[in-house]
Formats: sequence, structure tokens, C-alpha cells
Amino acid sequence: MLCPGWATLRCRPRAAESTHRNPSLVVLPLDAARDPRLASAAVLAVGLLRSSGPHRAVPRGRRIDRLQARASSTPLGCHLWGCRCQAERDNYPYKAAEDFQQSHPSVGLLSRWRRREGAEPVDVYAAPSPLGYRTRAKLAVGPSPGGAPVIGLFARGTFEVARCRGCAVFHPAIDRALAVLEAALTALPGVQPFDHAEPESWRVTAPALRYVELTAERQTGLVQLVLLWNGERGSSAPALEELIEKLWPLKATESDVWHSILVHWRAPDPSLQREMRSKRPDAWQQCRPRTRRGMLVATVREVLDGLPFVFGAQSFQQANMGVYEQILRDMKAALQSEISAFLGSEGRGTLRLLELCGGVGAIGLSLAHAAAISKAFASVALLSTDINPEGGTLFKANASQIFSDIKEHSAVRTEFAPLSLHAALRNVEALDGPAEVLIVNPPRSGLSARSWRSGRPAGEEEAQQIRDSAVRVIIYMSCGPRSFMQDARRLTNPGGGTPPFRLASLRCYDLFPFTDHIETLGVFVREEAALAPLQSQVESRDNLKWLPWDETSFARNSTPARRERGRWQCQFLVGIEASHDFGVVGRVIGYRGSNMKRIAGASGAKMRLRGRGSGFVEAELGTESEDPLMLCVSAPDVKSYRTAGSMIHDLFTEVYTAFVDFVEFSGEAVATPPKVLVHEGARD
Ligand SMILES: C[S@@+](CC[C@H](N)C(=O)[O-])C[C@H]1O[C@@H](n2cnc3c(N)ncnc32)[C@H](O)[C@@H]1O
Repeated sequence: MLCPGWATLRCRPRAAESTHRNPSLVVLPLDAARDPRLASAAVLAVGLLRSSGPHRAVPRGRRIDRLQARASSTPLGCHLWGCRCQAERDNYPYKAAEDFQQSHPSVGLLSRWRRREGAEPVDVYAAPSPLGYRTRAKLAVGPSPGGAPVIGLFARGTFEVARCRGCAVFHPAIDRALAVLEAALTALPGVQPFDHAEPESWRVTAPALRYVELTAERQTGLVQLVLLWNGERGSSAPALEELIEKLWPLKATESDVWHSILVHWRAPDPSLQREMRSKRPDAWQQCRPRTRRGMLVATVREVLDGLPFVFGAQSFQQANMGVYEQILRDMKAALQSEISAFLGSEGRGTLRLLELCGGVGAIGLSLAHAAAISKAFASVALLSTDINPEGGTLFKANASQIFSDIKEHSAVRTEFAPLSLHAALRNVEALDGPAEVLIVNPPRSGLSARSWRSGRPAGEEEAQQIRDSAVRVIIYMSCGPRSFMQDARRLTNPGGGTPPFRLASLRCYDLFPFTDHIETLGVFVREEAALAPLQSQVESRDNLKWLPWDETSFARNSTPARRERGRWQCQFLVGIEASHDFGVVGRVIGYRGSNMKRIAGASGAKMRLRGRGSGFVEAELGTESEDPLMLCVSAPDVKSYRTAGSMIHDLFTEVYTAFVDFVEFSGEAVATPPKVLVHEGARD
């Protein structure tokens, strides 16, 4: 460690083929190191002294002032990456929503945009504590001036690794694990750190530790460690084996620090220097605890807003679980309120959700679960997609855990498809039909994520595909405020040729405290005007136009209610799914058909329940109809028709009162009680 006020410059011969592997060190007063001319002169002098030709400081283009990290007496260098934890840890400036609105740069950007649109200031969720939140950290490994490995973050704009153990945002388990890892690396000089400043020929061939990823499991305090090794799987790596044995001795079956240790074999590829993930299917190997052929079974368990999830090293996991849980809660509340607003209380057959960029499905499954336990729908279908196919196995495990535990809920179907955002938007379908709710949680680039098409601004086509679809609600979680604003403008633009969306709510979350980042949750709903045609599409599925019951116009309207064979016909929409616990079929029919017998006896009309859940098999279909549940009436004359209609109206009013009591008794609220809806005339 150098004294404060001094800096170290590393330099090596310019020729790439030089055999000098270890850089020369030049120690300069900090002021001199900051002056480019003095620094270059010192580097040149070293070359002359070592008689090995002209030298250059490494890596090229590095800004001299970044050397502060090396000169500083503190081992903590996360500020060089852009973290403000050292300055703000005891005086976090954002304690309330107003603090964010006044001085957070990203919230300011969004607020100015909303103000220009004449909207309310942006709402911000202020987390109780920003310290110790980070449960997953991907850290680079690089050489220190003395050559020993340093684990940390790249100083901004460079490939120089700034050590960051002790950073206030790390979960204590991560910090403890980092200390153990650093001590092991110091004790094992054979483990070479990856050096971006080395010539390319070295970078491609050297067996070296390149990155580490640490994931803390909150419940146990254990850490899953991934060692990203610069080498082909199967190649000899004695230093790596030694490191794993040191961290987790062979005989031990359990560790008090490590949850598991995996190696991510990163086959060297000069064109993919910065890409951390290998595309090779066998790139991941579980080393501890040992499994057959290094199969991956170690999953990190997290409970998110009461639901159990598993995450794996190969797929995405949010770093701030506490704030993520709050976002999930807000998403569930938004789904509940938006769905009930546009569906009314009649309920619908199936609610279809499509999730884009779903990872292991934490958001999609949470929302499907919320919809299922609300019982507003007979069934809920979720198709979750992500470009990374490795989320699929964990998605299935999560779905079976979550839905096996609850006994009373709507029927649920869930599936995962490894699709890019662009591919999933080609036909915005969920399972067996068009999606009504779209969940999007893209990378920073928003809807234009990895868009490869030319000729159209990135993301424009994706926004148009969503507008052209049957989607009514979009739940959009974004980590890129600029791309979010662009996507929102496209989705809400009234001139887009198709019904626009309205940004119904917008909330920000400090998911990465001590940085300028902000996470945004936007809930978009179709404009009211656009809902009408969509609503009528839904109603026209059974070709019937349902009207509210009106005693004075019943049997008098211009619709020809009489059919050729001289019978008066109408249908009453039941409006509550047969599958609901309320048991609407039994309540309409009455004990042993008593209600039907009573009405038939008084009016002379015939009645029959038809549609979903009625149990009535349609002759032409050979099965129950997919139409909504309805009570069909056929009367010999207008008097019988009127009497039956009026009695059914009274019966349905009683049933609906009982339904509201039933739901409220179970602790829920019925926002809009069902109304008696009728269609006069023959049913097609
Ligand atoms: C911010 S993460 C969200 C993951 C998940 N929603 C969650 O909350 O855990 C973004 C996800 O998008 C995926 N992704 C990146 N580019 C994509 C693309 N072009 N198409 C689809 N998914 C993509 C990544 O694999 C990653 O899982």
C-alpha cells in the first residue's frame, strides 16, 4: 500500500511480442503523475534504463487522475466506479419522495418530462435503508500494482480494477465472502488474475481468474460463488482446483460461508473480450457441493412478497431484493385495480398474461398468482419469455412451487419460451390466445433491446406491435429512464394509427442507492375510447348484445323476439363464473331445481342454463359451449315471456346480493356489483 500523495504508474515495452510479462513500476508524487508530460517522461526514462526500447503506460488512454485509487490510503475504490457510498453512507440524501424530486438526476429527468406533458410530479418510493442491500455482485478480477489479484469494479472508463470490499451497499454476507476469497487468492500466488492490459495473445491463452459473481441467500447468509475462468472446460487448471479446495476443503460437505461454488468456463475469444457470459451450453460446472458430472443443482432461495422462488447462477437476479419486493407489491395492486376497472365485476373466462424479458419468471408468476387468488377469472394463463433459455428450468420449478401450495385459486397454466423480446412481439400471444396483460422488464435499452433491424428507429416496431395487439394493460419495469420515456411516448402517442395507451401511473424506486440510476414502474392502460371496440369484440364472441334489465322496455323493444316457430326467447347473462366458490349454478337453479320449477310453473316458460360451466352439451358441438354462462328462456307467448323475465330478474337480483355478501365475507371487496343483463331474441 502506498502512502497518500504518491501514485504508481505501470508500464511495459510497446512491442506486443515482448517477453517482459511483469510491468515495470514507476512511483511518482501524485501531482507529477497527474501531469501527462511528466508522467510520459518518467515512463520513457524507465524504457531507457531497462534498455528494452520505448515503454508505454498501461492500459493505453488511462487517465492519470484515476491513479488516485492506487495512491489512496483507503482500500475502498468503489467511488472510482461511480459509487457514492463513502460520502453518503451516514447522510443518505434521499429520505423522502421530495428529496428525490428535488435533487436526483434521473428522477429530475422523468419529472421534467411529466411536467411538460402536464402530469403530476413523479412518485418515488423511498426505501427504509439503502445500506447492505446488494445480494448479487459481479466483480472483476485484476492485478494490483504488486501483481496480486484485486477484486472490485472497473474504475470508470478503464479496465483498471478498483478494490471495493467494504462498500456500504454490500450485503454483510457478500463482504464476509469477499474477505475469505481475497485471503485465499493472496495465499495462492498460482492463481493468476486476468489483466486487460496484457497483449491480446496473452488474454486469449492465459489461464486466469477473470470475474467472480457472489450471490447471498438472505435466509441463510450463505453465498453462491461463481468463478469465471479464462479457459476451455476440460483444460488443465490446477490453480483453479487449488483455489476451490482452499475455499471448500474436499472432505467438508458444508461450508459456513459458501452456499455453493461454480465455475463458468469462459472459452477465450478475442472478439468477445468484454462479454462475460459464455454461449456454450456446458460452460457452467457446479464444483461444490459435488454433483454428478458437475450438474447444476444449487439454487439460491428467496421469498418475495410471501412467494418462494429459486434463482440460479446462469440467469438474471435482481440485486436489491427488498426494493424489488416493493415493486412486486405495487405491480400486483396495479394489476388488480386496472383489471377490475375494465372488466367490471362480471369476470371473464381466461386472463392471459405475456411476460417479456422474464428471467426466471419472478414478476410474471407473482402477477399470475395474484390474479389466480383473486378468483376474478375462471383461469389464468401466463407465457413467460426471455432470450436466455436457462431461465426455463428455474421458471418451471418456481411455477410448481408457487401453485402447488395454494389450494383455492382459479385454474392456472404457465409456460416458458426462450424468445427474444422481438420474437415474442411478432404475435403478441400468451397461451391459446391474444395477451391482455403485457409484462415488460427489459434491459436498459428498453423495447429496442438487441433490435437488429435497420431502416426504422430501434424500438418503434415493437411499440407498434403492442399497439396493434389486444393488450389492454402494460406493466413496464425499466432501468433506463431515457428508453422508458421514448417507449412511453410511442405507446401513448394519439397519432400512432392504432388505439393509444395512457400512462396510468408512474413510480420510481432507488434500486441502486448511491448511484444516479433509478428504476421505474409504469402502468399503461388503453384509452377509454379504445376500449369500446375491444369490449365489443369480447361481447361479439357469442354474438349477443347484453343490455341492462329494463322492465318497461322488456318484450316491447324493436328486436323481433318471436321466432318462426312462434316462441319468445331471451337470455340472461349469469355474470359469475360457474367455477367460482360461490356456486352460482346451484343458486340459480335452486335446491333440486326448485327455482326453475317455480318460475316455469308460474309462467309456462322453459329455461335452461347454457355456456361455460352449465354442463349442457350443445348438439352441434358435442361439448359444452365456450359462450359465457347464461340462462336461456323460451316462452309460448308474450305474457309467459314477461312473467318469466320479471321472475328471473328478481331471482338474479337476490343471487347477486348473496354474491356480494359471500365475497365480502371472505375479506375482499366487489368494486362493481353484478347487474342483470339480458339479450332478447334467439341465441345464434
Ligand atoms: C432486467 S432483467 C429482468 C429479469 C426478470 N424480469 C426479473 O425481474 O428477474 C432483463 C432480462 O432480459 C433478458 N434479455 C436481455 N435482452 C433481451 C432480449 N433482446 N430479448 C429478450 N430478453 C432479453 C435478460 O436475459 C434478463 O433476464
